[in-house]
Amino acid sequence: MLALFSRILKLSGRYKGRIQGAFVCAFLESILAKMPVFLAFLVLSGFYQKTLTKAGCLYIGLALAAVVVLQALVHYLCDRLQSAAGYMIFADKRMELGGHLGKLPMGYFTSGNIGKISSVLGTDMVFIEEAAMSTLGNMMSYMLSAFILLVFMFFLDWRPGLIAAAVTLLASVIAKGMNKVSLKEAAGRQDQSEHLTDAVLSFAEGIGVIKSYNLIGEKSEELTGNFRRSRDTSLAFERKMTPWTRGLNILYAVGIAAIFALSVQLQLSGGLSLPYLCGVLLFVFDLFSPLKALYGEASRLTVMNAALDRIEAVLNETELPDKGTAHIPSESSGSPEICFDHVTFAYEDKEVLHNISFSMQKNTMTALVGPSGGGKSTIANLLARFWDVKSGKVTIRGTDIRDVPLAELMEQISMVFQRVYLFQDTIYNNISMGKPDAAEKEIYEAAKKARCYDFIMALPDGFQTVVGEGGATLSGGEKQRISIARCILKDAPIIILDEATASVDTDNESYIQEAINELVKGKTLLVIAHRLNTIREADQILVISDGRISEQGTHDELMEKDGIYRDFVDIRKKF
Ligand SMILES: Nc1ncnc2c1ncn2[C@@H]1O[C@H](COP(=O)(O)OP(=O)(O)OP(=O)(O)O)[C@@H](O)[C@H]1O
Repeated sequence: MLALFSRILKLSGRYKGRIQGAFVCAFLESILAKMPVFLAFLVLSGFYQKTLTKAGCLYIGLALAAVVVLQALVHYLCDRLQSAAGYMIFADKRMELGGHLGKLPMGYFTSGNIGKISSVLGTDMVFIEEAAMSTLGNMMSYMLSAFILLVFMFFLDWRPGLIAAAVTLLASVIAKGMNKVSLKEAAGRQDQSEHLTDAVLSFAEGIGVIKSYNLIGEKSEELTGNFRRSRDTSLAFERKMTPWTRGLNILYAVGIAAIFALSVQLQLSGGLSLPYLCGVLLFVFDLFSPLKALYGEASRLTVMNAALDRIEAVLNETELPDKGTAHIPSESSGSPEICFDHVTFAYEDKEVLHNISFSMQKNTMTALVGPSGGGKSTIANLLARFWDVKSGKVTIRGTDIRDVPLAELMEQISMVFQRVYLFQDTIYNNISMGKPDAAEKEIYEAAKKARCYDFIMALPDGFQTVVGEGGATLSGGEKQRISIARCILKDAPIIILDEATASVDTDNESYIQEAINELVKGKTLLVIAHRLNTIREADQILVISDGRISEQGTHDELMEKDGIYRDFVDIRKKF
């Protein structure tokens, strides 16, 4: 448990002082909570020895009043310090996690970690934020109360004190065993909870496909299966814990009975005076309640430990190194605008790009074409440093992109993906993300260039229309044009474009094409190309197949060869 305290303190960062303050309050509160019984013992003892005076009674009464007031005050302070600290720590932690996620390689998000991130943000952090601080405060107070009561029992008489100590020791041994079981079970429960989150997310994300293939029944069954497994693991957890909690309760009952019997026996044989017997009886029923409460919360500790493990695991994921201090020069001074220099890349162990070398001159267009799975998207992603190359290097104007701060690299590049993502925010804010300090006029201008101004103005709230859940429903082509307006506003010198393969309606396609033409004017363009018109216009075409550049040249040059490119064009001509 002490290890958990120190983990929480480590996590609490600049709020460490608050947490320590809360623990000191918990300590004071546990002492104050026992004071009334101690004062009662003083009264009894004075009464029995006939030493109790009126003034003494008055002082004890005043002390009792002071103790009650002080206890309420300390309790209030403890609560304030704890709960506020929980919320403050996790507000910071969420921001830290957000920043951290932004620096992880894309591979982290595509390897089944979405469920983990959701459960860290939605379950673990909320649990620790809301429960951990008060639980830890309570446990601290229970621990100290147990210790104070034990010391007081020894002060009254060492023999019942010894029984109390033996019970406390035995209880801690049982609690250790209980903890082990709970830890083992907690891991299984968490795995199941991650599976459940994954299943719910994948069901919600894939609902379109599920419906269109009439898989609702089958997929709902899978989801229900996950719900059932979650219920069963929780019930199994409770079942496995019950024998341990029963064992502890029996031990406390036997301990109380033994102390009771021994003290009465001692009093009858003259070994214990009456006020001390009363003292023992006053304390004995309360003696093990802090321990009971302490170990009652033990299962929460294991959940908390497991939650902290997961939060730390996500926070400890290796970020893409971002220590570079070099700057990309605004002019190339002889180097190509972009250069892939003997680049090799592997997703984990699977090498998918082998020794790729090519360069792109400023304001030219390079088209990547080739069979599916050849490596086109991977090349585009390496330029944006979504991953780092395994060997070789990618340079922009002669500077290795790994030597440049990520934020600066991102200023150089705009990406237009097939899958558009708009934030749940106004259209205005979605566009202005491209340049947060842009004037209103610039945003309207970008929207006009991206051929979306007219349809935005036709919406009831115009640019203030909220996109997404509960907001306006836009067509795929409209969303695409808004995302292009965002890129136009950003005005980065390099554009990576993943050309749409899915057919949008002809009207939309021509608008999108016009918007793209505006976007790429005077830019260096790397395009994953599917449309013959685009490919023909390219200054150079790279045919990527099996992770290699199998052909390279202009359309006319490549058509003269009897290779993959010519087949590729012939097939497209047929459609
Ligand atoms: N995140 C990933 N993790 C592991 N392997 C991946 C990942 N993304 C792509 N791959 C693999 O890398 C290889 C190249 O894929 P890539 O997406 O770059 O090809 P592509 O030419 O863009 O294909 P397409 O035209 O179908 O989009 C493929 O074998 C693919 O299975």
